[in-house]
Amino acid sequence: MTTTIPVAGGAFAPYEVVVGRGLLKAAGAEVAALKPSRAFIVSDETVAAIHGETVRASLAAAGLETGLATVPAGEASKSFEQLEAVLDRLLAEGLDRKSMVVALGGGVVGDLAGLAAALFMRGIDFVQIPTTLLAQVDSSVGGKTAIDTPRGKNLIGAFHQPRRVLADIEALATLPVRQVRSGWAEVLKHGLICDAAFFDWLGGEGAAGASGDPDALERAVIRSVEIKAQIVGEDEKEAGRRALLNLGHTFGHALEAELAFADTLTHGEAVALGCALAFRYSAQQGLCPAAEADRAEAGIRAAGLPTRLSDVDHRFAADALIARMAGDKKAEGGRLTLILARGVGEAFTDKDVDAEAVRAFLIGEGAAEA
Ligand SMILES: NC(=O)c1ccc[n+]([C@@H]2O[C@H](COP(=O)([O-])OP(=O)(O)OC[C@H]3O[C@@H](n4cnc5c(N)ncnc54)[C@H](O)[C@@H]3O)[C@@H](O)[C@H]2O)c1
Ligand SMILES: O=C(O)C(=O)C[C@@H](O)[C@H](O)[C@H](O)COP(=O)(O)O
Ligand SMILES: [Zn+2]
Repeated sequence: MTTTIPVAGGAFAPYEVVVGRGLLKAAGAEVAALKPSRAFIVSDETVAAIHGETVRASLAAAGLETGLATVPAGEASKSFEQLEAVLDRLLAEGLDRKSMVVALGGGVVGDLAGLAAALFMRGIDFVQIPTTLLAQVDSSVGGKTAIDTPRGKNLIGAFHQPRRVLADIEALATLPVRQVRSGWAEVLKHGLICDAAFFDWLGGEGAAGASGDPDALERAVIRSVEIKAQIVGEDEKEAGRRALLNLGHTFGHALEAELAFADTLTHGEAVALGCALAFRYSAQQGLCPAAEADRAEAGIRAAGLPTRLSDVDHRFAADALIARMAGDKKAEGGRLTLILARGVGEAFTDKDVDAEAVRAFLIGEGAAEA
């Protein structure tokens, strides 16, 4: 059985996210229905070794001419170098404007292949086949594509919506537990933003999902995609409400950049810690009851995710983190923007954050002064 969630905005061509089992094997029929001239898979070396042949064979069985390009697994592949390599491969393969890029992998592959599709011949179609929990609940939906630079996370990119998303719960069976938890952080984030009952379910009956239980994972994926689809449908380019999906990310991206995107912290772990920081900062500023910050932290910690700077094997400097946060895409006219909360399920955007107050808060959290 599959669940189909529409992503309908008006600002872009609507598409559907299909969640279910056996979808890697069905990829050929799904992609062929979109009538591309051919389909070219972009994946990473790890995912290609595990799932590449299933998808390639399915595309070929559906009569599609196909091929496969891989990049090394990991965040470092969201780079100009790998973007150039993928684009060069698409050119060398002779893809045309009716060709379809098939992004098979986690958020790294989806962001990179999606950006390559946005740029190739000024934009060709792509399909997302997310194979990590994080990619199924978040990165495959909504059309944000990007690479990193040493100056910061996702600073070069484009909005380019996929034509279809195929989230196969069975693909998650091979995912290392650290990566399941990492995706769980973005699931928890959705509850923290706007669905307190979902957040409580994730820490109660649904908690088995954080250790890989497929039924709990499927429910978590479906609810997450429903939340994300509704928000991006209203606000594709983050003019307003979409910024809420960035809860935990202004802190989290600063932590990732300070660690030079090393796997000391995965993106999901950085978001988990960033969400805990955003809730504690909200409480410190009197915007949110301390008990709600404790509730958020307890839910995150129960899933085995970090909530304190001291959980990371690195001493962060407050000044460096503030400088990173000032370079965040949400900052306007030199003022920091943060997604804060009045309680679990009640996130809001503050566009006029006092950087000195955040600096003092970070020092209180254990960051070095400079
Ligand atoms: N575009 C968006 O809206 C959006 C949203 C959230 C995150 N992101 C981005 O997503 C990236 C993180 O994505 P991620 O957490 O999926 O990381 P990832 O893509 O690096 O995947 C994590 C690891 O899991 C491996 N893997 C993937 N699928 C597997 C499977 N089924 N079995 C075994 N191993 C598998 C990968 O090879 C990799 O080593 C970050 O760059 C983040 O910025 C983007
Ligand atoms: O889809 C969104 O919007 C998000 O903010 C989802 C985030 O989880 C994701 O990490 C996104 O890539 C961050 O976007 P950015 O604009 O801060 O780079
Ligand atoms: Zn994220």
